[in-house]
Amino acid sequence: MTLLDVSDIHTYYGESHILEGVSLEIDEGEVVALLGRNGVGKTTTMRSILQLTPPVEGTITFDGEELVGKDTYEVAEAGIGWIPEERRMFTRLSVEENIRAAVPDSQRVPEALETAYETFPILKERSDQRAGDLSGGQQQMLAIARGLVGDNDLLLVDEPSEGLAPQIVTDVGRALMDAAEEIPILLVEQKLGLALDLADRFYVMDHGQIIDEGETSAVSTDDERLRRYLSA
Ligand SMILES: Nc1ncnc2c1ncn2[C@@H]1O[C@H](COP(=O)(O)OP(=O)(O)OP(=O)(O)O)[C@@H](O)[C@H]1O
Repeated sequence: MTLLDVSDIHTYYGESHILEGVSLEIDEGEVVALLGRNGVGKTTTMRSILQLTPPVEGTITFDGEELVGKDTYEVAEAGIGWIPEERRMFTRLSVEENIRAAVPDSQRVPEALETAYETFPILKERSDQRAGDLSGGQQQMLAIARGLVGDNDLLLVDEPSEGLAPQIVTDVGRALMDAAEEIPILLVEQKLGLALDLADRFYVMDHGQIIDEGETSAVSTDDERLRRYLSA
């Protein structure tokens, strides 16, 4: 069943027409990768879904409910979690306080902590540390954990491997793989290998439009067409 249905959206920054009729779908249980070079509109697509930069044309339904015209907090309440590139969190609060703050229903905090620590044992070891003192990879895990326990039905994950060392990218990839068992994900990821490993399907964007799509099982990292789309 279609969970998220983005249909022919047009989004502007001021006078700049950034998204020129983007359509994509995410089904229940799916991980979908949004691929494309820098600046083609991937983050803007996420911001459009979240109503941070609302589209001026087109529709976005989530679980059958129209999102265009809602406030961003209403999109969050509807069950869409966002893990932005800059891994937003409370840097002065501890790891545990950050997880607690992501749980809307305080009665569910113990369960949420258990889920988070089971998925990311390193966070349990660091539970009393300030989030701002964690390494980049640990911060990314905390950001994913917060998305997981946040009573969400879909996660938008923007460039999770950005700025991380190769070994840490592997850990974060594994963490996302675990998360994907629980929740559908729309993933923006520049590392093609990681994106193809994680996702069931992909869309390719260029100049604010979707120019290709397919099943990840049908392509590999040396696919000529994909490489051409993604090379600078
Ligand atoms: N706040 C803004 N104001 C004006 N233009 C913007 C703004 N944010 C992004 N843009 C422009 O919109 C276009 C799409 O940017 P977007 O961030 O969506 O691309 P992207 O595919 O996510 O690339 P990246 O990986 O670099 O983030 C780019 O040309 C960018 O310069």
